[in-house]
Amino acid sequence: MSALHVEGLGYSAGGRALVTDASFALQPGSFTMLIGPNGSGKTTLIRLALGLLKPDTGTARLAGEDVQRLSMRQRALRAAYLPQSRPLAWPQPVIDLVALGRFAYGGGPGRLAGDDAIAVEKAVAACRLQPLLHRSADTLSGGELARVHLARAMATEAPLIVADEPAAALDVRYQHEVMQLFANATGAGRAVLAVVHDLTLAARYADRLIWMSEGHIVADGTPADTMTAERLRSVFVVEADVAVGASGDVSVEIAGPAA
Ligand SMILES: Nc1ncnc2c1ncn2[C@@H]1O[C@H](COP(=O)(O)OP(=O)(O)OP(=O)(O)O)[C@@H](O)[C@H]1O
Repeated sequence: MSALHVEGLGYSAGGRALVTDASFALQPGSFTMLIGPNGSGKTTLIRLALGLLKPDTGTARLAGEDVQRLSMRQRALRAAYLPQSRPLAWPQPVIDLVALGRFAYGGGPGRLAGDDAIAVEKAVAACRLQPLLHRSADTLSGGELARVHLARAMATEAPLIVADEPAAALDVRYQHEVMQLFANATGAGRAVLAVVHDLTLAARYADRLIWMSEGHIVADGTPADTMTAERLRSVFVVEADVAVGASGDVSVEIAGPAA
């Protein structure tokens, strides 16, 4: 069964269509990246897919269930969401923020035992948060805080992780670590959908790219099949050199804006 299946999603606001007729399905074990220019509708599509916005048309199903019919807890058991804007920086210890990932199971800050404790411990180790565990979250750097939110999402152990620009605040080492973390999660059978702006990371780590432009899905396939100089020109208005190696690995170098 698909971890997420959206069909014909459409949504308008402010007198214009932000997402039009979007359909795709995510299978367990797949690492999919949603890419497209600023304002092309990626966050809106994700929010529709997770039931955080009500679509004008179409349906979204999480593990087979219509997302609009699920309670918050039922949704949290099926999908972990790492939003783009993460203003949460209360004067709260890091460990408590990560523990929030367990609320759907009845766990949480000060209530970590059994499976909840194990899941939090694993997420803390994977995101290298041990030295920060007892720091107050409002004293962290942007990148440190981003890793805390990532650990909260990982601690849910939900079969689907949806992350909106998870690497945006991270230095180059942690960008790769986060991508590797997601790749490991998919290796363990979870599905990951991540919005990513860095096309080098996208080409390197994604199994599949869903390309958005002006609210439409304009391409959907492997990096080797979809990452072409022509598509980069039409979607991002840049000139690029793209090379596909014998094993299907893709390297992309952006030369600059297209004329
Ligand atoms: N409630 C709303 N009313 C009017 N316009 C909206 C509303 N929500 C989003 N938009 C607009 O819809 C477009 C798509 O927004 P969205 O956040 O989905 O884009 P995005 O692809 O995620 O962009 P970015 O890469 O910049 O994060 C933008 O032009 C945004 O200003």
